[in-house]
Amino acid sequence: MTKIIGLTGGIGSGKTTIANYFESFGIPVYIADDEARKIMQSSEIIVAIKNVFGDAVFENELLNREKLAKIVFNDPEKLEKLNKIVHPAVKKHFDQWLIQHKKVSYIIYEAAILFESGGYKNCDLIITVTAPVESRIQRVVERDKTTRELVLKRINAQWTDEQRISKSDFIIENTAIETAKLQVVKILKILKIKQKVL
Ligand SMILES: CC(C)(COP(=O)(O)OP(=O)(O)OC[C@H]1O[C@@H](n2cnc3c(N)ncnc32)[C@H](O)[C@@H]1O)[C@@H](O)C(=O)NCCC(=O)NCCS
Ligand SMILES: Nc1ncnc2c1ncn2[C@@H]1O[C@H](COP(=O)(O)OP(=O)(O)OP(=O)(O)O)[C@@H](O)[C@H]1O
Repeated sequence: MTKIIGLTGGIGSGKTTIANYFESFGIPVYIADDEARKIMQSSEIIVAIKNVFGDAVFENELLNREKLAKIVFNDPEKLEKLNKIVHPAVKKHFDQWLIQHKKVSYIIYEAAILFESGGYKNCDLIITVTAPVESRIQRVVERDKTTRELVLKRINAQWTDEQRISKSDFIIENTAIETAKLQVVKILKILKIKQKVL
């Protein structure tokens, strides 16, 4: 059976960067944020979002993610409602994706809110990526051209590093990327994952 490695960490910790590094060793990676974004373009999800949030979060029939983010990251109940629309659809899509990868020993499921969403229950082991909160804020402000305040709202909607660490099998501290990459190699060795020759 394919083993599922959950890869999590707060916003801006560097999960996707680390996931991409795992992928370079031949491990298939499912990036939940990216897949959710695609799934949210389906008519079924659009109708469900319209029913809850109204036309105000759409522009020319296209979802305005910035507007929706402003609403849900200021209101935990509304975020919960959005999660209830999106998460089951992502789970369904991931289950299909997993069937297509049933011949490999390990896959990586990368998600910021792995614990909060309950997704961790499907994982065989969990890796948490950490970085100091200030670095995370700086990284996201730069990457998304956003503000410190908006990043903090998302941080406040997520578990803390302490909570994630307490439920994880491995921790990757991503302060300097080269050191973080060494930790990936170490985990691959411990799990006896055959590395693809690069
Ligand atoms: C509110 C939305 C439209 C904002 O879109 P936007 O393009 O700005 O952000 P994106 O989806 O790329 O997420 C960026 C980061 O925000 C944080 N974040 C996203 N969703 C959530 C959430 N439900 N709870 C806490 N943090 C979240 C994560 O750190 C994530 O990596 C979007 O995040 C969303 O629909 N979220 C709810 C569904 C969800 O949980 N998706 C993520 C994986 S399943
Ligand atoms: N060790 C590092 N030092 C400096 N910058 C980094 C480091 N690791 C990642 N970054 C950069 O920080 C930003 C955030 O990284 P990444 O997108 O991998 O984080 P993430 O945890 O997946 O974020 P999100 O939760 O928003 O999806 C990116 O621009 C990335 O290039």
